[in-house]
Amino acid sequence: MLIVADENIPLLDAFFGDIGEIRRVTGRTLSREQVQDADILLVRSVTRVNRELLEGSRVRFVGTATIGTDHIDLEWLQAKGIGFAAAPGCNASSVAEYVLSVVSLFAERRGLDDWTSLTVGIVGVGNVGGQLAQCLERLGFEVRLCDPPRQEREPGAEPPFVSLAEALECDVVTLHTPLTRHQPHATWHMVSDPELALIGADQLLINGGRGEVVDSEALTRRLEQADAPLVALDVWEHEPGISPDLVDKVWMATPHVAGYSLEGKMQGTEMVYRALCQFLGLPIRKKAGQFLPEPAVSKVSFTSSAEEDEAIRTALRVCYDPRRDDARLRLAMRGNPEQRAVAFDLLRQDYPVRRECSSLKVQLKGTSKSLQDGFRALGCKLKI
Ligand SMILES: NC(=O)C1=CN([C@@H]2O[C@H](COP(=O)(O)OP(=O)(O)OC[C@H]3O[C@@H](n4cnc5c(N)ncnc54)[C@H](O)[C@@H]3O)[C@@H](O)[C@H]2O)C=CC1
Ligand SMILES: O=C(O)C(=O)[C@H](O)COP(=O)(O)O
Repeated sequence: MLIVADENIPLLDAFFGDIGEIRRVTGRTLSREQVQDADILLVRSVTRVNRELLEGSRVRFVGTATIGTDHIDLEWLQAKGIGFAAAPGCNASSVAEYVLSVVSLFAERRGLDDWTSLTVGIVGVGNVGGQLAQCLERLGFEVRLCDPPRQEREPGAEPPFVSLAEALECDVVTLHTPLTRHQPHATWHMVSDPELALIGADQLLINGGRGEVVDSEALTRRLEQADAPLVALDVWEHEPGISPDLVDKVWMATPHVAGYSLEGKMQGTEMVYRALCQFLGLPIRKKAGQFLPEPAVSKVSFTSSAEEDEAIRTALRVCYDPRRDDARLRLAMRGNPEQRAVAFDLLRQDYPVRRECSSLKVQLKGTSKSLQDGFRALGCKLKI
């Protein structure tokens, strides 16, 4: 059995080596010829999987080691009877930690002693938005949730869902919707001139979903105005050929790596492996956890003199500080368009190991119950 797989899927040999022969390919440039003789195709978000790629091939199962599926023509796969699996929720914690870290930097920039005084509007309350909401609420933030598809399915939800306009009143607005184009509540350019006009200079807009959810030309125009909000973009229109002008204008610019924790990526591989085993009728023998290495930083310690917010933010940034990715992306924006696109993909391909808060043991000596609860909300292991 031939498995054609994106070279950027971690642990390919460990998970799939005894299922079939693996042919590693560059996902961004995968061609029809490279998949013609494949039985199984494993991709990431950078490969468009559709009729043009697969017509006439032997492929009978496609797996994407990602949450998002906007790069896959699901209808066509179904019509052709080709099996499919994604990895829902695999890197949700990673994205939530990215948002928390960005919010902590925003609070510092605003000179806030208590970061939980910020209100947070979450747009798209699925695996990522839901996990983020839970964590923020446990930390003591006031959160507003906007998710029209869920609102329709759950009319009596408590607290009630809010509209996009109401979410845009919050100090921080963070987008976690899928990219959709042809269905009710489609998200393509969901945030454009009218929505951007609703947020002002004291606010922060984060996009951790897909670049095309925000109209980047409208955003560029808005960022030229005196009362523009701060913006943190992890995802961009036209990746990898993103706009250097927009990078220049946003406050925090990262190269689509919010979900790039080692845990998140390895869980993505595991979920596709499990689905493939099920498809082929094979026993499931492996788990991502058995391959996770020891983290570089495994323990941090706080004493009774630790200031609460400060302690949480320090631990968060031990795991992930987006300023490093921001600096690297800005450097990568030098050069001509072709060089910039290559550099964008390279930043993602050669991404340093990043571990989630769950890998961190936190020792607390004589600290308050609310600080302990705060670390529990982050998913850290506590030693009290
Ligand atoms: N930046 C990154 O590295 C990553 C980005 N993502 C993106 O985040 C998206 C969301 O991930 P999950 O939460 O796991 O997906 P999910 O499918 O669990 O949740 C998405 C939620 O968005 C809601 N939604 C759909 N249309 C909406 C609209 N117009 N307004 C508000 N809400 C709407 C859905 O009802 C659903 O509850 C993925 O589809 C993917 O594109 C995912 C992982 C990493
Ligand atoms: O899981 C998703 O959805 C994501 O956005 C991934 O983090 C994207 O990673 P790549 O597939 O582009 O490596």
